[in-house]
Amino acid sequence: SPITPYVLTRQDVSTPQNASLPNVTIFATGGTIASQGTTNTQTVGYSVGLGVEDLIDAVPEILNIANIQGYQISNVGSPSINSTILLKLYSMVQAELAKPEISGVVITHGTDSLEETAFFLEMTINSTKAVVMVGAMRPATALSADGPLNLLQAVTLASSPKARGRGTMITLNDRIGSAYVTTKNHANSLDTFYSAEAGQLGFFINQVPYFYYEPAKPVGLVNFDLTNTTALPKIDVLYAHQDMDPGLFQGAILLGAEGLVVAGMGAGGVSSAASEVLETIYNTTSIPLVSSRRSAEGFVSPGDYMIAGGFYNPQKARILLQLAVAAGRSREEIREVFALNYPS
Ligand SMILES: NC(=O)C[C@H](N)C(=O)O
Repeated sequence: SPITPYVLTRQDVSTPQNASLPNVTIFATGGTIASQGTTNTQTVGYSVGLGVEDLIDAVPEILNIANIQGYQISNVGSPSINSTILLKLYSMVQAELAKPEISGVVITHGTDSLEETAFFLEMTINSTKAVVMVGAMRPATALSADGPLNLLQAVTLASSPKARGRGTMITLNDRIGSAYVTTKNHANSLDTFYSAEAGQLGFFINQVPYFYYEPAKPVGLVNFDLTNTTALPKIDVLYAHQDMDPGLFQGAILLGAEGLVVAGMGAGGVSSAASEVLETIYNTTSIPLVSSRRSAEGFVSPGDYMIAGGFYNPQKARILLQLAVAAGRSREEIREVFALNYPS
C-alpha cells in the first residue's frame, strides 16, 4: 500500500517550501533514534515509537538546510529489519533519486544492523546522488541525545553537492563513513561507527561536511539491479567456535538456506569436523559457501572450495551473497564477485 509522505512545514512563514534550498527526503525505519525511555537517564531498555514526523519536528533547524519530506518505511529495532523492508526501501529510494528535484536521501535506522542496510543500498542503488544512513546511540528522551544533531548532519550531507558520487554513506557522531566498509564497533559508545582500518571519508566541522578525498569507488563494488526482484533468498551466517556442532550447516540447509556464510575463527578457520561437513555440502550441492571471519578486522584468503570473503565481514558477505544468488549467479560466478575484493 502507498505510504503517505510527511512534509515538514515552516510554521513561521506562509510558503512551506523554499525554492532556493535543495530537496531531501527522509525514510524512517525505526531504531534508537526513534526511541523513548521513561526517564532522561535511561539509555538501555527503551522502546521504538517515534514516527518520522517526530524525528523531523525535533530538528526545525533542518528547514534552513533543505526542504524536507519524510516517509515511514517501518518502525522497528534494526535487528528486525528484513529483506521485505530492504526491497521496499530500495524501490522507494531508487524512485526518489530519479526525481530531478531531489538532491539526496536520508535513511534513519537502528545502528545494530545499519551497516547491512547501508551495504545493501551501496550494492543496489544506481545514482550519483547522496544516500545517507543515520542513527543514534541514545534514545530521543535521553540527556545529550545524539539523534537530532546526527539527523541535521545527515540532511546537510544529503544536500551537499560534495557528497555526490560517493555511494551510500553512514554518518554518526560527526563522522562520515563509506557504507562499503563501515561497521558497528561498539555496543554502547556514541562513536560506534569509528573505523580505524578504512572507510572514513570525512568529518563535520561546525556542521559543514569536510571530505578528505575526491569521490572514489571501492574496488569490489558491483551493482545489482533489483527492478524485477520481489524476494531475496535465505542466506544464513553461522558463527564458528570451539566444539561447534557441524550439523548446524546441514540444519541451515534443511531449513531452506540457499547460501551459507561461515564466521570462521581468526582468518576464517573452522574445526576439521566442520570442514569435512562443509566439503561434503560443496561436493553434493551447488550451494555457495562463503568463508568470513569472526575477528573484527582482517582478510580471509582464497584457498579451498569455500568462497573467500576477503575483507567482507560476515554480515556484509551475507548481503553480497544474497544479492548474487538473487541475481541467479552460479557458484563460480559468485566466487568472481567476491574475488573483486581480493588483491590481484
Ligand atoms: N543504537 C541503536 O539504534 C540500537 C537499536 N537496538 C537498533 O539497532 O535498533
